[in-house]
This record gives sequence, structure tokens and C-alpha cells, in this order.
Amino acid sequence: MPSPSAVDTQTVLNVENVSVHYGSVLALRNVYLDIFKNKITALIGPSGCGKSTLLRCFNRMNDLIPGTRIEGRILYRGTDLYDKSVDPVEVRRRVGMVFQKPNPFPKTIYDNVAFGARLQDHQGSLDDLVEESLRSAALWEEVKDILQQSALSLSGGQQQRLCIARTIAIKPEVILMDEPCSALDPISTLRVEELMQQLKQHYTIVIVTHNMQQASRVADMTAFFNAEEAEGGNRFGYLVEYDQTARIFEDPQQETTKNYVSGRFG
Ligand SMILES: Nc1ncnc2c1ncn2[C@@H]1O[C@H](COP(=O)(O)OP(=O)(O)OP(=O)(O)O)[C@@H](O)[C@H]1O
Repeated sequence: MPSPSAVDTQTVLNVENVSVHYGSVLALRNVYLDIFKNKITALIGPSGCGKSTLLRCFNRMNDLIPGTRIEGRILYRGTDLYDKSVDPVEVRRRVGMVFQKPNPFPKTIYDNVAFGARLQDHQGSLDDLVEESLRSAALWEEVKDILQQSALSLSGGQQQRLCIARTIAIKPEVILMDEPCSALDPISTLRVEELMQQLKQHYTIVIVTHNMQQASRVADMTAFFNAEEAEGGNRFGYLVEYDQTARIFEDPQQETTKNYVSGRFG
């Protein structure tokens, strides 16, 4: 596969020939991919092509699914994420995750943001950390007078920005987002997309999205995956093409990518 056109930045994650099995079923095959610092990388492709599977490999969330087996290597700043000496809890501190459905804890707005920092025995002012994280997540102005209210009283879009604030408060380097806008209305979606553009100054973001317009609006880099039927009828995913987003949408090198981005399948 051709390597992406030149990107002038550091690599944070290297995916080297990664395949993932769930039990005996192959889900994702032979992926090579580099994730670049302070860029937004979108993983796109039809249902079942392994986007979420790969995303979960980046912070070892697949460890929590019994029977998952990963072959190949994923390097985080040169260290093999799956090396025996690596603590998955530490990985998840550096590589945070925001899920499809906003999932605040049934606690106050303040406690949601402070939760991870308290667990980590945060030194310094929690009030400052909560304010700074809510500001970074573009939510402070809306919630500064109701910090002691339940997070569940917020709208879906606000809850998702709160989950982003909760992730930021742990001070990760990478933020993974698994379809973060699919449960949101169009206005909340735009707010989260604007927020992502601000966040990439400080964080590296990888987003799984079904929405091609969203990928073309927010992502610097786009990886297109497809699924193919293996012997026995199971489908497995593989990477078709990875490049700067403008190239994937305007001048893809592979016929399958062209067909997908022009809406001919998926
Ligand atoms: N926990 C699991 N146990 C068994 N198989 C799984 C599990 N999670 C995913 N799979 C299988 O792995 C393959 C890839 O799924 P994955 O969810 O990563 O794809 P996806 O591209 O993110 O799909 P979607 O866009 O529908 O969310 C699919 O065949 C799926 O059925």
C-alpha cells in the first residue's frame, strides 16, 4: 500500500502489521498505520470493517473483551503497548477515550470532571483543574453556576462535552473518540467538531465516524477500511488506503475508496 503523502509531524502511534481475532474469528487483518501528533485522524469504512476494534487497541480496551487476540505491534512513542511490562491502566491514562453515547457518571458535574484526578491523588487545586478542563471542553460558561447539579440534568450535547472534559482532566496525550456525535443533534455535533479543532492544538485525536462529511470537515488524515468475506463466511476488515483527508476525498488512489467516498456502497 502506498504510504501517505508527506506529513510534517511526529508519530505518536505506529501500527505494525496488526491483526485482531475475537476467539477464533478474524476481525481485522494486517494493518499498518501511523498516527501523527496534533492531528485528527479519522477511521472510516462500512459497518464491521474493524474501525472500533482498531481504536480500542490504542488504549488496550480490547483487553477487557475475553478471547481477544492481537498479533503485530502497536508502538506508543516507540514502546510496545502490549509489552508485559506495560500497565494498561497507565496506557488508558495517556490515551483517553470518549464513547458513542455520552456516559457521565450519576454524580455532580464537578465530581464527573474531578473523578479521575481524585483517583490519581491530584496535587494542586481541584477547582482549578475542573474549571480548566470545562473551559477546554467549551462547557464552562454553560455550567459554571450549576457545578453541583447532577450531570444527568445536562442535554446530550452538553453531556458529551462533559465526558470530553472528564477525559481532558486526566491530561492524556491522545484522545480516542468512537462515533462521538452519533447520538447528538446537528447543532451539538457542530459544537463538538469545533471543539475537536481547538483540542488538536494540545492533543492527538483519533475518531471513528460513519459520517463521511464529518471526516472531511474535521480530519487531517483519513484511513479508509473495507470488509471482505473470509472462508467460512465471516467478514474481516482491512485498511484500503490512508492519506491526507483531502486526497482521500478528492483524489483517492484506490478504486474501492473512490466508490466508497462517492457513496456507491457502505
Ligand atoms: N466483542 C466482540 N466479540 C466478537 N466479535 C466482535 C466483537 N466486537 C466486534 N466484533 C466483530 O469484529 C468485526 C469488526 O467490528 P467493529 O465493531 O470493530 O467494526 P466497525 O467498523 O467499528 O463497525 P461499526 O461501524 O458497525 O461499528 C465485526 O465482524 C464484529 O462483528
